[in-house]
Amino acid sequence: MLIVADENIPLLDAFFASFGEIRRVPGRSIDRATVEQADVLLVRSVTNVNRALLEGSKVRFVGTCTIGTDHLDLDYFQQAGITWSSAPGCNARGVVDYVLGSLLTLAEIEGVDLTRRTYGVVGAGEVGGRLVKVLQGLGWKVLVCDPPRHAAEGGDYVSLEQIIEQCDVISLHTPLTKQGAHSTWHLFDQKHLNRLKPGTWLINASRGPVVDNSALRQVLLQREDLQAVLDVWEGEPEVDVALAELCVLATPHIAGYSLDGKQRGTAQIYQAYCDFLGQTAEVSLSDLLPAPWLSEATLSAESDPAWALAMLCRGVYDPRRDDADFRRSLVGSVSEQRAAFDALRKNYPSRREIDGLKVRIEGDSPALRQIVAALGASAL
Ligand SMILES: NC(=O)C1=CN([C@@H]2O[C@H](COP(=O)(O)OP(=O)(O)OC[C@H]3O[C@@H](n4cnc5c(N)ncnc54)[C@H](O)[C@@H]3O)[C@@H](O)[C@H]2O)C=CC1
Ligand SMILES: O=C(O)C(=O)[C@H](O)COP(=O)(O)O
Repeated sequence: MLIVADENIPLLDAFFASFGEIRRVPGRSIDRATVEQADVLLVRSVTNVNRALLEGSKVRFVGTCTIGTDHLDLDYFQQAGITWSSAPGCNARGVVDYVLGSLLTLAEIEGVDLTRRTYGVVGAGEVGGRLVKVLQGLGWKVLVCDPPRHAAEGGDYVSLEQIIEQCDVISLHTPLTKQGAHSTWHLFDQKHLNRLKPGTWLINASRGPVVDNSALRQVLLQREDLQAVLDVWEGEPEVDVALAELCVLATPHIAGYSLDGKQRGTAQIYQAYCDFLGQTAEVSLSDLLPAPWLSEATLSAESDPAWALAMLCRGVYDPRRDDADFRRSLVGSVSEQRAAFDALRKNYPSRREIDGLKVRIEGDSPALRQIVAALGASAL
């Protein structure tokens, strides 16, 4: 049996070697010839998997070790009888940690008290839902916009207009969809961007085209009050360099790149493949994930809560390093920049998740206990 797999999927041997031969290929080079003889195709977000790629091949199972599915033609899979799986929620925590790190950076630059801002989360699924929980746990005011969930479940959701009118910080966590009543392609277009409240911070770690990048560049040039954080880009790996230069933080689609999240993605696809085969899963991620570099921290009850929040988050992950690495790569020809975008992602340093931290508070501090609980860290 032949498994063709994106070379950037971690733990391929540990999870898949027992099923057959694994052929590793750069994700952007996977083409018809590569997959023709494959039984199983394992991809990441950079490979478009559709009729043009698969028709005539032997592939019967497609797994994407990612949350997003906008690179898969699911209608074609259904027509062709191809079983598929994504890895829902696998790296959601990494994205939450990225947003927290971005907020800390923005607060430092602007001299703003994060507890006094109103947060708008657009898309309250695996990522947005976790983010809402953390922000609310910190006691911060959060408005949530998720029209599909509102239509299906009712509940305490607001409209996009309310988010734009009332929020100081807007974080986008929708899938990229181009059709239907709730399409997200250019959800933030020129019109919406122009209407952002003075001083709004806009964070996009969903998919590039959820924000009209060219409109955002123009709006940022006209409105110095706005601040943008972009992890995802229209047309990536090619990036609008002028837009990146206008962002407070600019990163090469790494928001979800925690080691835990990446390895969890492979583990979820392994489980889905075992289900497809009707086999019991025998390999367990908990036996494979290494211990985190920073696993325990001790805080004095006298610590200032804002300082403690920043230290706990930044001790595990600080997006400023990713921003600096990315900015250094935005030189040379377009093809060099595209290659650098992919190289930064391929060689991404090991990073863990904040909720893996164990925190001891020496003495009693309800404010610190609240922060530790909100971050999802365990109390020692
Ligand atoms: N930058 C990165 O590294 C990563 C980016 N992502 C992106 O984040 C997206 C969100 O991920 P999840 O939360 O796991 O997806 P999810 O599918 O669990 O949740 C998405 C939510 O967005 C809502 N939604 C759909 N259309 C909407 C609209 N027009 N307005 C407001 N809400 C809308 C859905 O109802 C759903 O609740 C993924 O689709 C993926 O594209 C995911 C992981 C890592
Ligand atoms: O899981 C998702 O969805 C993401 O956006 C991943 O972070 C994408 O990572 P790659 O598949 O592009 O390595």
